[in-house]
Amino acid sequence: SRTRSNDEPPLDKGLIPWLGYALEFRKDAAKFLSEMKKKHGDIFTVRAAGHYITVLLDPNSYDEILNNSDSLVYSGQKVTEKVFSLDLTSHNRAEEKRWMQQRFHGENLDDLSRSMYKNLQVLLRSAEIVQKMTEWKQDQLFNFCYSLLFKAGYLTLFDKEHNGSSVDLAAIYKEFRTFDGLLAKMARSSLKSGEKQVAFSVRKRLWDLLSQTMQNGSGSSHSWQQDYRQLLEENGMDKEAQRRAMLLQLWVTQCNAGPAAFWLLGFLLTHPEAMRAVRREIDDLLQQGGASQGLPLDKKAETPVFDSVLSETLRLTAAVLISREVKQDTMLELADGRKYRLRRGDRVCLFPYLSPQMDPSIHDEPEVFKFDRFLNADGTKKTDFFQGKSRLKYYTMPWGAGTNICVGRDFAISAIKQFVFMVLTCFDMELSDPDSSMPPSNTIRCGFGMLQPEGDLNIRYKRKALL
Ligand code: HEM
Ligand SMILES: CCCCC[C@H](O)/C=C/[C@@H]1[C@@H](C/C=C\CCCC(=O)O)[C@@H]2C[C@H]1OO2
Repeated sequence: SRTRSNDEPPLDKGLIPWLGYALEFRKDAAKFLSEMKKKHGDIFTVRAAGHYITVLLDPNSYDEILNNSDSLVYSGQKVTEKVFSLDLTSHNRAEEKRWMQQRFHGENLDDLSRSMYKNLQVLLRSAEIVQKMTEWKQDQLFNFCYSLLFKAGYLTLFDKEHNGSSVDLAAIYKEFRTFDGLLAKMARSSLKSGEKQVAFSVRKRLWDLLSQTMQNGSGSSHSWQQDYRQLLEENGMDKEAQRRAMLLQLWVTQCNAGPAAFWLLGFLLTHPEAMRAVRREIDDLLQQGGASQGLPLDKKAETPVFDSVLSETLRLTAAVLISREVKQDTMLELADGRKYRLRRGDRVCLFPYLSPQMDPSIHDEPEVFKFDRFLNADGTKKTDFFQGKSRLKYYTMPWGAGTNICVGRDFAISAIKQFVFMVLTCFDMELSDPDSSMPPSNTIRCGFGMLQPEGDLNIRYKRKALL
């Protein structure tokens, strides 16, 4: 029965009562929102499964949402409950955020990056990967990247051994991938009955595996996971909730870096000019001795070409829906002066993937991978991007923004850089079929961080140097 008031954004309830556009939203958020943008412009309200969601797609106005934390409140609670069966309503998020920020910065960050580097080295050296030096090994790139970064990330944050970890890494990775594969459907309550059973049993097995990890390690140096658990304990969280929170953190810290490394290496393998430019940069650094401790550990080593390739990869494949609950009626003033009222009880969302990231008025040929898009003509980092005459603060937003910006971004950048550096310096890697192109992305995943491919890229590789 809801109707639009004069001062509200265009309202589109869809044809089906209550359900509205839920199915279209779930199936492919990017396609649906881009159609709505064509129909209504850069702000509109849609109905989906009984909820009213206002979507704002003008990056010049994003700060209006991001900086209004009094009336527009972040809450992942509904998703957290559905996916992780975890109630965090009484949890002290502010304290947790401070803890996270501290644990992913300064010396702590350096320690974590060093540990990640060692773990990646150990995993890449392992017999399973290296095999005989002279023989090509066939693989699929997504699995290659995700499994290595997951295992190294797990060891770095959840265990602390570089060698002889106490858990079966392959088993935990397999369970994690099954869980991760069903997560978007779990969050949107669209699991089929067979999938439901799989999702709940794999979640239970992961909780059990993480409980074992929680019991391990009473030694003097603590892992990130042990310190995090102590923080939860001090906040009065019971043991059952602790292990559920641990799975949430396992997913948040591991679900993005592997897929990001896949897209990056995939773009390099399918764009020879980009691959040559990155290799040239690495070779130059190696010749100058600038990568003696492993490229990213040497803070002086500047890598503008790699950085541009990473930014371009994330522009094309990072698709998070930034969402806030409207706690009280709020007047929103957009950058061009238009004013709209947001209704209490609705949600308001930003979708940076559509704008700025894929917006043709900001990025020329936005669907094309251009490795030097984030480079100036003199080879320095490009930061000036325009929409019309106005220079943009947000020209790409893979890490989110505002109070919820990814706290692990420096660690993620360092891990992806280390991984790509190691792969390119230690292996010859090529497409099994030189004519293959990048697979499309799985549209159901859209809104949940890094996109994942529908299909994979077949590759072959062999070792070219001692690791
Ligand atoms: C390419 C890799 C990554 C991308 C694109 C990414 C992206 C994001 C985004 C967009 C958010 C905010 C979501 C929102 O607004 O609700 C976020 C949150 C977060 N990220 Fe990342 N992330 C990446 C890797 C990592 C890694 C490697 C870690 C840690 C090891 C990490 C730790 C976190 C944490 C703890 C949060 C939650 C912050 C909070 O709840 O306030 N991320 N990430
Ligand atoms: C499952 C929700 C827990 C949110 C934890 C954290 O704040 C966010 C981490 C992001 C996560 C983004 C994906 C989905 C958020 C849905 C929010 C909503 O209310 O609809 C994923 C890992 C981190 O980047 O990508």
